[in-house]
Amino acid sequence: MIKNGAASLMVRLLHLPRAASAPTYPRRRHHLALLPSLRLRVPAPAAAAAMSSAAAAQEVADQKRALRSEVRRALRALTPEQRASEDQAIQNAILNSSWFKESKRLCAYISCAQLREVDTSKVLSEVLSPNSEHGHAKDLYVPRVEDKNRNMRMLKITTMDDLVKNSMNILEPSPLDASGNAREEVLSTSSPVDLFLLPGQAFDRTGRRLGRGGGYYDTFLMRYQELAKEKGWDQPLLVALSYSVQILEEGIIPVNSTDVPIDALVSSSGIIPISPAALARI
Ligand SMILES: Nc1nc2c(c(=O)[nH]1)N(C=O)[C@@H](CNc1ccc(C(=O)N[C@@H](CCC(=O)O)C(=O)O)cc1)CN2
Ligand SMILES: Nc1ncnc2c1ncn2[C@@H]1O[C@H](COP(=O)(O)OP(=O)(O)OP(=O)(O)O)[C@@H](O)[C@H]1O
Repeated sequence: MIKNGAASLMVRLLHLPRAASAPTYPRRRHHLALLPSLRLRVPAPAAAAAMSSAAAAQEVADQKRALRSEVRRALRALTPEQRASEDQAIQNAILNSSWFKESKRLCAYISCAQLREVDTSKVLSEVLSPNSEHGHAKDLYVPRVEDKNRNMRMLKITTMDDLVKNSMNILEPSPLDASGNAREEVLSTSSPVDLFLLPGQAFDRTGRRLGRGGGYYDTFLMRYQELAKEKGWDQPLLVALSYSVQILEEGIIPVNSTDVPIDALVSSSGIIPISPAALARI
């Protein structure tokens, strides 16, 4: 449990696993009225209505920032052993799942231990290993930040040697491959992606995801979802990887209209399907 001072956010964690409960996956985009009004100092509906939309957006941004610091503290308190044990359980759950085994094209993040992200190295080395059960049967695309205006591309890599450290100390693909050719970009290819493995700072069982505050993933996912709709492709499964301390009670995570909900969560206690699409595939 995250311990709070009297003035800090009351974040209580869920105890996992829970019996399969009816999903409350939002069919429409989240909006401010869904926010809890007490714990997070969110204005009551009447006050919210009186607020300018800019002030309301600022309120949500401030709450998100406070929640990120809270979760960052909880993650820093985990011992290396606790993290290693959860990393292993999470990656094994993914590697053993039918939705992962069946996936042909996926976008995944390159985990950064310094940022206390759930490790993806085992899953990715399986995807990239030519001798493995999954090897090269899948195309892998990973993020590259292009600027500070929420522009991120997902570029194809075939080996971990395709990656270089960026200014934020995160590994990302160089724009050109070893032969000097531009890497394939997932939004420009002619086939759909079936799976996203997503990072994040906090999650809940209704599909809310709090990122690092750059808006890179929400923007990318919105663009990808629009492309898939235009092309008539099935939407990809959006699966987030989470340490137990990152799974928060419903209603704690503030959301706005640009937050893209996830379909499922993988924690050390197993896979939590959330959306109807996830319930059908998981
Ligand atoms: N592994 C990984 N790759 C990713 C992301 C990610 O979250 N994880 N991104 C997802 O967007 C993009 C990069 N965005 C990032 C945004 C912030 C920070 C970062 O270091 N944030 C610090 C706080 C910085 C501050 O507040 O001044 C932190 O979270 O501790 C890193 C990457 C693309 N690649
Ligand atoms: N699709 C979008 N279009 C316009 N603005 C967006 C979009 N997605 C996010 N933003 C803006 O980006 C900023 C950061 O958003 P937010 O705090 O939700 O990011 P996050 O979910 O923490 O990060 P990420 O999505 O990269 O994981 C906010 O000002 C938000 O309004």
